[in-house]
Amino acid sequence: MKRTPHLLAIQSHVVFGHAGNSAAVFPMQRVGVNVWPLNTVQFSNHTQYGQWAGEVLAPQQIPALVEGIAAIGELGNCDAVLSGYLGSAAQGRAILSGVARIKAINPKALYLCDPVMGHPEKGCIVPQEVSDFLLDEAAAMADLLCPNQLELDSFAGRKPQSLFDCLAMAKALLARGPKAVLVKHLDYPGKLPDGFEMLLVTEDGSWHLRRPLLAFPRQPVGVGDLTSGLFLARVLLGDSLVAAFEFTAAAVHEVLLETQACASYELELVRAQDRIAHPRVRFEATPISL
Ligand SMILES: Nc1ncnc2c1ncn2[C@@H]1O[C@H](COP(=O)(O)OP(=O)(O)O)[C@@H](O)[C@H]1O
Ligand SMILES: Cc1ncc(COP(=O)(O)O)c(C=O)c1O
Ligand SMILES: [Mg+2]
Repeated sequence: MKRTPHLLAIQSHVVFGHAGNSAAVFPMQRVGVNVWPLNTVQFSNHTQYGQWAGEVLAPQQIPALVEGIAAIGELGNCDAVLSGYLGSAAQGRAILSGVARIKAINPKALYLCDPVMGHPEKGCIVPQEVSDFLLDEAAAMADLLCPNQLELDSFAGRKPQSLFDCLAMAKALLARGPKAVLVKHLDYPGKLPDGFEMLLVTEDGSWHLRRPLLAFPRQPVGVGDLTSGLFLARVLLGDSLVAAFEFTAAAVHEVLLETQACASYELELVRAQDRIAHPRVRFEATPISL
């Protein structure tokens, strides 16, 4: 029997609604991965409500929890680490030492970094030191990096002028260390208004994918976290990077269709669960080069 992969997921938890681990853990489990959730913050709700209650986890708790897993002899079973929303830069550094600790026991373990950054255009609230940490330190250790367009712009220090420019910006990130970069959301001058586009750049080639853009009165939150989580889960289950990319686009689209049908602001993950596991739609990734 094929072994079920294990994934340590280090990101936010919200009591109400879906963002961070609260958007990603259930879908990753639903597609067949054992998830070890380690919550960087516990907030009442995501920050785009403009107000929330709750606390940031003390950074020293991260190595303590990782050592706790080592002490029961299970750390070597960790196949991947995912990091997302961080409450402080110190937490980020604690995660990187956890990644190093896990890779020392299991050199095949993967690290996926979703560089969740604050941005005035987006409304997601993240301390500035966290954005700096992601730009300067985290990307270098990541095997897989999953920025959205605003985060890609921050890495490049500029906005793109075209699709090929986005490709060049994503390819430049490979030189910092990652084996693959998934741009979860493209925005560039001349982009067709009715499409939602993504990019996958690997050492072996690059692929572009387009799916329909759905209209929402308020953009749902947690879509990026769902995207990164499902992508990593499918890679761990044995998909190629391109197959995982196509699966993720389809499964996330299914969630958005259900969310739109329910006129819900929060993602309808429970209602969409069967279609997360078995999407009915399919979007093809097409090769693209400079
Ligand atoms: N097909 C779609 N139609 C409309 N909006 C979408 C679609 N897919 C994603 N979105 C929205 O686009 C925004 C960008 O998402 P993305 O860049 O993937 O990650 P993040 O959630 O990190 O910003 C999100 O607000 C998401 O809700
Ligand atoms: C607590 C928390 N976690 C994660 C996120 C990231 O969500 P997204 O997937 O939209 O980047 C947000 C965004 O506001 C948030 O408030
Ligand atoms: Mg995000």
